[in-house]
Amino acid sequence: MAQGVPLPRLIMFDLDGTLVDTAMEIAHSVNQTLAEAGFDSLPPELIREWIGKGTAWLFATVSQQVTGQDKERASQVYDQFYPRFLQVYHDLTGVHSRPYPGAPEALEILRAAGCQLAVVTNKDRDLSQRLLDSQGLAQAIDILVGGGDTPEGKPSPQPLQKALVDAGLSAQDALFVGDSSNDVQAARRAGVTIWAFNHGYNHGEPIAMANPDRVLDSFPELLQQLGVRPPLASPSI
Ligand SMILES: O=C(O)COP(=O)(O)O
Ligand SMILES: [Mg+2]
Repeated sequence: MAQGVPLPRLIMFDLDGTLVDTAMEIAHSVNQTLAEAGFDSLPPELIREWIGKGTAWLFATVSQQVTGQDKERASQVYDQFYPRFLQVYHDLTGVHSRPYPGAPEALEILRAAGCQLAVVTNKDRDLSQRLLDSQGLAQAIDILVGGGDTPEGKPSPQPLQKALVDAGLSAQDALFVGDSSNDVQAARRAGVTIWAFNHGYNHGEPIAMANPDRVLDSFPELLQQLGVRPPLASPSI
């Protein structure tokens, strides 16, 4: 997709690490749950690396970490405290997060330019909706595919395929914008072009290592690459 070509009819965005910086509130949710369970806190920068594969995977990884990779004990911790983690995470969703700079404006501009917009995330659907509402992003999004909406999450292509079906479009009409190797794999399998931000998490590795079609620095750069210019402010008289 070269700069200046017609806009994709559908732009799908990943959520955590792409539209919204949620690392702080996810770390708070994990550490509050661990404190209640009598474990020491984990470093936020470690928890950040576990974002992007869904809530269950995140807490399973936390359980393994705090039990020193003792499988049996980890599965006990998971079974005992996962429901409480979901509650804490729900209550903290939207509290310590913020959209990446320029994200709300870019969504409005792309919508005004005629694109359908989707969010395709592994985060549970109700948490995703709650996050989008809390960040003032929900009204810009036409389609939400969250964790649990398809039998498999990313890196399976299923969530992207569902968004395409919901939009009534095919892979060639769409662009996916994400932040992780999970997003790159899902897009490749769905036959969708994938651009990726380097402001996200990607499991602790530079996103360029996952070979997206383009690496983006910012939302203004996304608009520029799509050949969409922000409307000029009206001159003051
Ligand atoms: O891991 C999650 O819960 C969500 O991650 P994603 O929005 O990057 O898919
Ligand atoms: Mg992500």
